[in-house]
Amino acid sequence: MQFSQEDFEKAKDQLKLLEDDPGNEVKLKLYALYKQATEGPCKTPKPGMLDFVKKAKWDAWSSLGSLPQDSARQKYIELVSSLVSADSSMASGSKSDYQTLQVTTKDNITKIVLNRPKKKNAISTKMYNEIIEALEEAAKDDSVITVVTGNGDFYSSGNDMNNYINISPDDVEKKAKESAKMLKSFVGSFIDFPKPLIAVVNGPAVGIAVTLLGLFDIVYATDRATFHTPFSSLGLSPEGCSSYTFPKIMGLAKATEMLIFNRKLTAAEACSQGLVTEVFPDNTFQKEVWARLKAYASLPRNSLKLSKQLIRRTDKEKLNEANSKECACLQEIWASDECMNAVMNFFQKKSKL
Ligand SMILES: CCC/C=C/C(=O)SCCNC(=O)CCNC(=O)[C@H](O)C(C)(C)COP(=O)([O-])OP(=O)([O-])OC[C@H]1O[C@@H](n2cnc3c(N)ncnc32)[C@H](O)[C@@H]1OP(=O)([O-])[O-]
Repeated sequence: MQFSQEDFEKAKDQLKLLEDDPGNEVKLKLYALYKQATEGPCKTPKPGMLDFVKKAKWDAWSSLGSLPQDSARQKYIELVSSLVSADSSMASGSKSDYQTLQVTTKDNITKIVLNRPKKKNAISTKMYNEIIEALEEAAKDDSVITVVTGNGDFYSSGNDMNNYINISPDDVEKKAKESAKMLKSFVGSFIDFPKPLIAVVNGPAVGIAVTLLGLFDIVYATDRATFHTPFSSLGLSPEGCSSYTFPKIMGLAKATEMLIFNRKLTAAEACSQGLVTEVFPDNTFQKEVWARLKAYASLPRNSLKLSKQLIRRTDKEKLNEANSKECACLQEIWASDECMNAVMNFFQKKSKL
């Protein structure tokens, strides 16, 4: 069977989602096949005897000799595929009927992975609807906590800008109304989520992917993450209840600079302002965060659920009110010339890149 470059890229992405460590021997094999597939036979000088890691990698790559790049690519895909079938998270708990998400349940944790890495996990209409569905399922399943994270180098680039295009002028108002309705129910599913909800922010976050963080119970971020809400440069207004949660979390002055004037925060800044719970070095991020989450997920289910509900109880009415107001405001804005011009500007700038 012949595999395409797309299959190769997909295998690369799947590898990042494996939870079971395949061990050093397999990792070296994967490294060697990847290098051979992308660069051809090893021609770099042999590292010194005392440089153990580099030498082991060099040995693995050199051992492939003159294996053609196509064959290396094929072997890489086959090896990843066998690891995926053996990985307990993907083999047992995987719910595979999502197109834009990867949803698994393992060790009492339901993990919702935003899975459009090539588009920096931009949230398309399909993804909005799938997240609503995944949260509905997670609310009912027997997991203790639910985690949202991204596949690839971004957490999420926010609303998919293509959601705004191909709308005929006659349909603008109708589309604005439908989008506001969908957004209200999308944000509502975060407000109403009954169990502890945790964001594992694996890279930069933009727009609605940032504002929603105010509705999570814990936010862990890699030190590579940034937090940016460029609403005014797109002619938009804040959503995700951020008009209520951000001033409450970080104070009016900081929230205003971020939500109105597009100030981008580093992970350290977001943490010192209370939006992020804790920041981890990128090279140990996944390991440290998942070890901690596994321990949290072994705590008594009902106690965690009831405690979360008590903590959020007094805010619920205010959150629902903020959500309704924000969606009504966006419905008006979406149909305005100011917003359409800002979106057109965005696409014109992109086409000149
Ligand atoms: C809900 C209503 C309210 C609105 C809320 C919001 O979220 S407002 C906030 C809305 N969000 C924004 O304003 C963010 C807009 N995006 C950006 O500013 C930059 O893409 C970046 C900084 C996220 C990444 O820069 P980088 O140089 O590292 O990478 P790159 O640029 O090469 O991107 C790789 C590919 O991904 C694609 N893609 C990425 N994001 C989006 C998107 N949102 N949409 C669609 N596509 C997107 C990009 O086009 C490209 O596709 P291609 O050409 O390969 O087919």
